[in-house]
Amino acid sequence: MTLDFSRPGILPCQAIEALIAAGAVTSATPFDADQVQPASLDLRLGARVWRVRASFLPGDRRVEERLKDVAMHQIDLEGGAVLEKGCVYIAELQERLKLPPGLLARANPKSSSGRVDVFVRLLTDRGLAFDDVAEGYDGPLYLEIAPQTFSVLVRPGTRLNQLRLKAGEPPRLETRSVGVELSEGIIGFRGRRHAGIIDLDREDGHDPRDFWEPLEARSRDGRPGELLLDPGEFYILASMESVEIPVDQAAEMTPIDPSVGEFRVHYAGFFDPGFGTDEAHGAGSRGVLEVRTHDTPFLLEHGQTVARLVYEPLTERPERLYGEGGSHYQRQGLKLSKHFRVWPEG
Ligand SMILES: O=c1ccn([C@H]2C[C@H](O)[C@@H](COP(=O)(O)OP(=O)(O)OP(=O)(O)O)O2)c(=O)[nH]1
Repeated sequence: MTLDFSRPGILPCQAIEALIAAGAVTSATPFDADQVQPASLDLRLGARVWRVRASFLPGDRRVEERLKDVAMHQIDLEGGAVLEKGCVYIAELQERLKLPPGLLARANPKSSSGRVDVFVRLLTDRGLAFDDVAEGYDGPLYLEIAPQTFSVLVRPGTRLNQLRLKAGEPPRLETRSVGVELSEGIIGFRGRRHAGIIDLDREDGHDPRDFWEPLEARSRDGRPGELLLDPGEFYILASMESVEIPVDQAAEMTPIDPSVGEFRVHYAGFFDPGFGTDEAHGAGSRGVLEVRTHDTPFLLEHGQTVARLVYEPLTERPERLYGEGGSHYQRQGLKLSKHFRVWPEG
């Protein structure tokens, strides 16, 4: 395969695989079979993590140089280690980049990290912005990790974020508003304070009732539903509309502009090509929203716009669509992260 980056767009899985074969993306250990997703690459924690006093951007220095100013102590992840809620960590990642000219990248948390309120951002040497990888970047990758609601157990190889490789700056094809579903039954979950530890490599293994409080629909004066967001609490909600991403596009869910409300959908979420489409057996999928309000209580109404989906083109159709491999969220409704068993009926 020739690597041609003249057409702006997000690279599909076959192009990411070609980049790996060409040595533009390397790793300290062999890549996992399912690491390349339809239009993104999952990144894996290395063995070393530092507990830091404060988050930072490297500016004109390397991350390792900057770390010396803020590191409190180093943790070895071999055998597993708990990252405590309320603390900030910097981890080294196993993958390393040597991007050819014309290619840049952008990272975002995996949906599963967002759903358990683990705040993560990518750092690069001499990086001026979180999650952005400059064109032609040649160097290591690091991850800032700040668990907000739950403490989490991680190991070398745990995947918390993913990288989209981009030829140039893809145009924005469309922007769609996302409304919130608050109308009937269980409309959401609120994270319990002082819950136990979530093992981020254990799927379907945690009882959701130990970590989440279900929220029932509340209507007032015949109006369809509302929810009072408490400052500092973390909520999982669902979109009112079903979401569909064409097979040759991807989308990013961006937080709402603060003029519409002092709350935000917590993390910019990445939506894979084919998510919610008939072709990938996903028709009717909702978007799952991670929501918190900052300083003031905020009353949300059913259908209120809480986020926007920005659609971008791929350079070509991916050979695999979301849902064709072992995906967790195709056809989802209101869905907690893959670490939890299904919410019990009744
Ligand atoms: O805020 C978000 C972000 C993503 N998604 C959906 C769309 C996306 O295509 C799917 C999977 O996202 P991601 O690949 O980040 O999830 P994962 O944690 O890697 O799970 P999987 O193992 O299914 O890939 O979840 C949401 O509903 N909300």
